[in-house]
Amino acid sequence: MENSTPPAIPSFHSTLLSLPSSLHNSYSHRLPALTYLSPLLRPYIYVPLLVTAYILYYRYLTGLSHIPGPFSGTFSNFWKISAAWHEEMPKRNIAAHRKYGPLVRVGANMISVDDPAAMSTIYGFKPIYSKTAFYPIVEALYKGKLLANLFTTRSEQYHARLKRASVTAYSMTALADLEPHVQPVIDLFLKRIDEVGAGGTKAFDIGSWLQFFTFDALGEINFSEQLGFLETGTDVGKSIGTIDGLLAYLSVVGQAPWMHRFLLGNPVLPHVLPLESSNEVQNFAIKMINKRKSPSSTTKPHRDILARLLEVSEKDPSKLTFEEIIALTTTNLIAGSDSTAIGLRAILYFLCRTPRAYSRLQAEVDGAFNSGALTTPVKYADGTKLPYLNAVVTEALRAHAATGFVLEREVPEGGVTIAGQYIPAGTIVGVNSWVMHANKSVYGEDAESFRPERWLGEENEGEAWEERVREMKRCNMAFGAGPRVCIGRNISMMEIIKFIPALVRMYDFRLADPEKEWKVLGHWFTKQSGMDMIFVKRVHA
Ligand code: HEM
Repeated sequence: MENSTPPAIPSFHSTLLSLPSSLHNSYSHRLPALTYLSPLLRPYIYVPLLVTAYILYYRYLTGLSHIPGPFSGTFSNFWKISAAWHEEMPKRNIAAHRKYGPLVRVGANMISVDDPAAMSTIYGFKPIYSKTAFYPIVEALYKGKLLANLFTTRSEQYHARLKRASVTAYSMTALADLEPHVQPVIDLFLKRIDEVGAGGTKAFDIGSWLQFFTFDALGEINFSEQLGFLETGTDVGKSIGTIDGLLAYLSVVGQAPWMHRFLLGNPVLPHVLPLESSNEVQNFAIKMINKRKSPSSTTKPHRDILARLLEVSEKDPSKLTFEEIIALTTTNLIAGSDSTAIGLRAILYFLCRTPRAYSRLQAEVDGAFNSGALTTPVKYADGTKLPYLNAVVTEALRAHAATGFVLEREVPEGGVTIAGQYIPAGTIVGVNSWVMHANKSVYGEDAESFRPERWLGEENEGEAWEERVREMKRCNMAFGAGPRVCIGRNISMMEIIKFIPALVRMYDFRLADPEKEWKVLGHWFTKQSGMDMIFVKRVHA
């Protein structure tokens, strides 16, 4: 009877030991050595050996062994992946610095920095520390090619060219043109929250409505159109859902960017999945641009961001291409909607939980309206003159920064010394805004509390205070720092400084459950949820 047992699959070491006889003969003098080594070639022996060698190599031989950190962070990216996966990056990053000091090795090749003196080194202009492989993960496909943009590009030359071509669209002059068009969106928001809150009798989730506001405002700012978020009270075209998904992916996969090639960055994937057509935010931007360029378009745009970008492109198409305009406007929607909504949520939440600050702001705003320093609609220029309002906004954006990760940069040739320790070229370094904003040497013992007064110098400290505020401003990373600082910061400050006094003047607001804390997503964007609030219209004499 024939033996029905399938032939055994030869193992790696048995293959080696059963080499053809010619080879066997010619290498026969080496065989005793191979036979001697054969136990080492068994997987249960060589796999642990390889793992141990890997750990020892990354832990001790990459020039970073002198930097302390959580055990898994000293040889792998596991610590970072776990912190992102559990949505706790800001919290764990602050705790790691409290435990290990100003430099923490959070990944095999990454150092998190908590040193005010290093700010101008890492985010300085000479030399520029370039962005890392984290950023291009959110580049979208257009006609089968990845579109780099201001936020994602790692090339300083390309960044400089793109910024030169687009910077006027975000300038203070542009802001003056945009301001009147943000006002109708603020008015609509103020009307809608009265309706949704049934005239102050019903609590509702203000967090979503604040993002509906920022999306509609960006619609006006970019495309001279409100997008219907406030009107319908819904996530139009699933834009918010698309951004949430994209940022969750970036947050986890970005901790070990090589994984991207095996996931959404796999070059085969666009051929089997509709990756490009399912990017709702980019689809929307393309629709708006095509509409503007169509000769039959009947819309009368104001001088919005798109108009300014098209002006540059029409004068000299080599300065700005059609694809680059798609990339810039899509990035504005992604980078500007969540971040501004996070800032507005922080302001309202902290005011509700700090009644002293809320009363003081309300008194300042009422006083300004009564004296004529503020009028309806609130002008941005007038709002910037109210000291307490500006302190509240700056403090809320500091106490709850919109980005929760280290803003990663790569150490250039020659390496660098930070906090007295040498860090070799090619290492990823950077500061997490949450970590810097919790730094007690800069912001004081109560760094983790919301206290607008820290910006006002009311403690009669004289010059010492001026020096301290200069340092607090220098270390304020709410909008990032250096050559890659947020290009939209003036736009969002204009929105916020017009929005908050109008809201404070028109409504008394409170958290539905004052004891309940909000929930913070510890990802790239630190989006908050669980903010049910009640808005009651105020009566003014
Ligand atoms: C309160 C609102 C905002 C906050 C807190 C914020 C925060 C930030 C931060 C921290 C960065 C630096 C990221 C890094 O270094 O890795 C950044 C960059 C950027 N932001 Fe904002 N942002 C806000 C609003 C906006 C708005 C309204 C827009 C567009 C209209 C915008 C567009 C951008 C762009 C394009 C970049 C990349 C800039 C570059 O690399 O040159 N942001 N933002």
